[in-house]
Amino acid sequence: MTGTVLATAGQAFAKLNPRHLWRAPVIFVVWVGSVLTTGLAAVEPSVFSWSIAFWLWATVLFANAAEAVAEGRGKAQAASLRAAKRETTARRLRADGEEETVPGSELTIGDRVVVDAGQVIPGDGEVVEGVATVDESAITGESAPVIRESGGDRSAVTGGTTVLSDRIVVQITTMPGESFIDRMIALVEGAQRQKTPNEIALTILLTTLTIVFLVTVMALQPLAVYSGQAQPVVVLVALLVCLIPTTIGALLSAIGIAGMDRLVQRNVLAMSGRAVEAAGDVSTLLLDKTGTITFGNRRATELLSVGDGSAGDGAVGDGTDVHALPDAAYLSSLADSTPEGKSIVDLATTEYAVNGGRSAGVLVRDGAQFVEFSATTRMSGVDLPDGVRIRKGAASALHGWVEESGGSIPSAVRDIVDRISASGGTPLVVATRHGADPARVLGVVHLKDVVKPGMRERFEVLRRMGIRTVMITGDNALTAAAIAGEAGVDDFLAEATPEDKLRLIRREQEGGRLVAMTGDGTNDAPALAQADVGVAMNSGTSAAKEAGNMVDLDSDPTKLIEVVEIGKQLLITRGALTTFSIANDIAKYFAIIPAMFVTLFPGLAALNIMRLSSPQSAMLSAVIFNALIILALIPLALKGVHYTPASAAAMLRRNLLVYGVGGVIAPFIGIKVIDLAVSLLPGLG
Ligand SMILES: Nc1ncnc2c1ncn2[C@@H]1O[C@H](COP(=O)(O)OP(=O)(O)OP(=O)(O)O)[C@@H](O)[C@H]1O
Ligand SMILES: [K+]
Ligand SMILES: [Mg+2]
Repeated sequence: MTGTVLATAGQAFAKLNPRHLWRAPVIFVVWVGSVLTTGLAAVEPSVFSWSIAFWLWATVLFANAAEAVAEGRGKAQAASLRAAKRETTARRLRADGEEETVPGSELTIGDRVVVDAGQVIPGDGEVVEGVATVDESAITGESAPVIRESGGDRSAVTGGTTVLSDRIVVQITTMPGESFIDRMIALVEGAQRQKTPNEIALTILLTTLTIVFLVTVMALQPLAVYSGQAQPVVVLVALLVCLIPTTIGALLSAIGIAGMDRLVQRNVLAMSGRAVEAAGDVSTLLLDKTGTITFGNRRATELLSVGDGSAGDGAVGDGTDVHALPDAAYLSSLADSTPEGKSIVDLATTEYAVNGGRSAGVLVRDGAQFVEFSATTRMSGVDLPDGVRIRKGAASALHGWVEESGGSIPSAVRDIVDRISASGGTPLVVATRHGADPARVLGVVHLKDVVKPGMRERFEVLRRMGIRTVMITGDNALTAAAIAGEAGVDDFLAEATPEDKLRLIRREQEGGRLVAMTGDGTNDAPALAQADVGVAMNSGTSAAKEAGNMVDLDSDPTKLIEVVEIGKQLLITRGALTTFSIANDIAKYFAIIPAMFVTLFPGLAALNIMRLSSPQSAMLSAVIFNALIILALIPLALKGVHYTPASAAAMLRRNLLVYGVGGVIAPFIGIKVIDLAVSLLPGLG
């Protein structure tokens, strides 16, 4: 405890460097005042001027301490990340295929390195060969191993994580010093913290106020001289410091750092403070259906056959009858790596007695060609060597495929599709086509997914915050409507392609509204980049992580709700403390000015409601109060003001009341109490 206090104090002194202080203009003015009053006190010493000098330095130090405490919390995190970044040696592959051992810090983009079980991955990259389980706890704090493999959406690996099993070849994708861990360290340490647009706007406002008060205070002097009572410079400096918005000026940077830190505590890394702020202003939240609102392990539960009898419902023992639904569904899913595809293979072999002995590899060797699922085509399948093509996919996509071949969709299929959709399930229509014959629908796979518990409540919270939730899904409109109704979202977009998502975001943004979006696939990258707040899942592709401006290490899509709350709390905290600070200064104006000039203008006595001991005691008490209030508000700046979900307008009203009125009253009480103590000092009574 004393250790941290000493460390904080040390940093507070280190931050007295004017080049650092320049970033906070209000505090910089106080620093100039401190230097000036110290010089004047040395030339013409008095208890009063030394006391003022002392408390002005205290004001600057308290401001520095606020920032140091805020940064201190990130430093602990940075230390554990540094441990993960320990110097590694890499087994680099030379052009001739031979291995050479080099320090990890020498790797550059394009290098290929071999990593075996038990070894630390020396840099960020993509797996280009092999499959391995990887322990990413060094960066995520999560001990469960994850699978990383070449090709597909799970190929990105992070330097500093450990391979647990097998051997992979990784192609390095970042320059030394620019890796994910490097960026994380810089982020949590605040080293790279840039002022956000809102902070810049507020700093300009505070600087303007400071200049206004500077001119006001300077204008007082000729007036005082004219009246035959020139004020000492120490008094003018003290008056200036009391009037300028020092409280918010001192706490502004700490509030920003603490906001980023609160995100880090929840395992979310914001690549910019701007994104955190934007999160607080978000008016539309776009959420994927599958995996975000539902559990995402959409599983096949039933195969429903239709047709002319050759496609019978049930066992197809010989396993070669591609004109029967279970077998066709099975064959078209053999190479389908999506959870849906895998669950179809499971269901067909366990419940429908399909011969599960065939492998994708053997089929390919015999000339079969698999068609991978894509969100754009919304179907997948296989072209067998004997000219039979099998496709499965969304009803609308399959309708297109069947009709193009001259086939037609039996009404029984439409009925089944509608029935499954209305229950919130996802129907996958399965069809085959022999050579140039018209395609024929064999039946429908029923995929079931479950809405996560508590969704309705979470969306209710968002609604109270004034945020509209829109579910986007590649599924058909009926399924989408059923799930949207169950989950309680405000709106939905069905049969959405990646381009549709992008268009929806642009449309939402048109009126200047801010949009948040969460995603993990390469498909989501354009939408993530376009959104004002794009949260990429850590498990996602590096394209998605590059495109977004936040990464969720837990890969939990509903984390966005917390991100928005943290952003809102940041904005409200800043607003509340700004209100408090300015209200405070105005109150001080009325507390000090009458005391200062009462001998000059006896009429002011009527305003001197505080009955302070003497003009000097009044000045000093105000300066002390001004310094102590910074110290008192550091905890609030770090923790954030109490936050309850409510509309922005309601929140603003409440805060103006609490912090505005509080800000007006506090100095009257505080300065009076301090004045009682200060008046005991020699010469100030
Ligand atoms: N493996 C698959 N093979 C064939 N078709 C599929 C497969 N997986 C999904 N589909 C079909 O493609 C549609 C779009 O899937 P996609 O994954 O793009 O969206 P989604 O998962 O329904 O929604 P979300 O945007 O929430 O992920 C699905 O509704 C389904 O009809
Ligand atoms: K002030
Ligand atoms: Mg999906």
